Amino acid sequence: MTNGAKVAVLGGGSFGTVIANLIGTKGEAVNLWMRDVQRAEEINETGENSRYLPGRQLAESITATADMQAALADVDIIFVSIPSSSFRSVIAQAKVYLKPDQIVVSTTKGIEADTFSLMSQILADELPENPIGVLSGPNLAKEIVQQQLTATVIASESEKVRKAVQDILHCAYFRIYASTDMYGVELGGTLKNIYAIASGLSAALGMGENTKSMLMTRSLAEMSRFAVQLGANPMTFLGLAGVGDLIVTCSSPLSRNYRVGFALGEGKSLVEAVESLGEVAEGVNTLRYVKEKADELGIYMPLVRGLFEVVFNGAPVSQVAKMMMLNTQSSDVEFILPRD
Ligand SMILES: NC(=O)C1=CN([C@@H]2O[C@H](COP(=O)(O)OP(=O)(O)OC[C@H]3O[C@@H](n4cnc5c(N)ncnc54)[C@H](OP(=O)(O)O)[C@@H]3O)[C@@H](O)[C@H]2O)C=CC1
Ligand SMILES: O=C(CO)COP(=O)(O)O
Repeated sequence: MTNGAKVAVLGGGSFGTVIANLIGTKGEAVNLWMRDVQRAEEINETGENSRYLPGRQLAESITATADMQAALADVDIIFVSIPSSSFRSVIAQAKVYLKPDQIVVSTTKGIEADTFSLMSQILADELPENPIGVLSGPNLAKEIVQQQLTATVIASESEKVRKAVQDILHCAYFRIYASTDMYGVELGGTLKNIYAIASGLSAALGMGENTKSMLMTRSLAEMSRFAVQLGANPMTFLGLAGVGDLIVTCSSPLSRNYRVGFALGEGKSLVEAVESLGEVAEGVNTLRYVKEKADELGIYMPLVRGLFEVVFNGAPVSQVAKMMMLNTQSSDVEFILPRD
């Protein structure tokens, strides 16, 4: 099931380590690159990444390294699990050693500041000759490492990329579905982080199941509206990378974005909420960039606007929620009944 492809993963945080471990558990050799030399040594010597996956013994076939050249030598597929704020700079480091036939796949769910680029656009800019793809779906790292049954999506225009990624990751607890809508799949994974913050906030405030359901469904409507304006296919949002990832991230305290929202709901400041995580919560910056883009393009996004006021301007949730509830009533599914 693996066609003998050799793999490197860039990024030794939660997700990079888990993807490397999944491949390693299949008995395949995998290079795991990270910037922290001591952590690479720790993984090679003890089999543990004590910062991101404490107490978890990793597969023996993982070779951790802080040497980018060594990590990329003779590999066929490279997964990139680096937060969006550092993604381009890490790709710039890798570029020097990459050959044009090496497949590069982003697992990152965020947007670049200033350019509003998604990671596939950064890959296309920086590595115009390499085949590229994105991996996204309801994929909490801490569940995958426990081998909870999980599915994801590989999106790429290249059939070769889709097939290679399906083969290398497929196992009894991980299924990989294919898509050609790279931009839509990536936008789904990126936008849902915003709404996970809102869900965590509503959970901390004791809101009921009706409220959670309304929030998730209207989030999906808002995400799809935004994505269509940006040229993505709204049908993608019916799949794992859309509604699938929205459900898991809006429901689970294992989601860092949900936890940021929950902490805000408990009265912590944004700085306290983010610092106490010790891991990346992409939704905070994504909220900022998407609000700016929606304002620029005139896209109606009441949840984004309301959450922005709560998170960045300290508006009381009760006041924002009341304003939204008393707002002009509108269409349920606007692909059936367009909004006025
Ligand atoms: N965790 C999850 O469940 C999932 C995460 N994702 C996505 O994957 C991406 C990465 O997330 P995740 O692994 O969880 O994040 P973490 O916060 O757990 O880890 C981030 C990793 O990136 C490294 N890093 C940050 N900046 C740089 C840099 N400039 N150069 C080199 N390495 C750097 C960190 O290194 P250091 O430790 O040295 O700071 C760390 O190893 C995010 O976009 C996230 O949305 C996608 C699916 C699931
Ligand atoms: O993307 C994820 C699950 O699919 C992980 O979400 P968080 O980044 O909020 O932890």
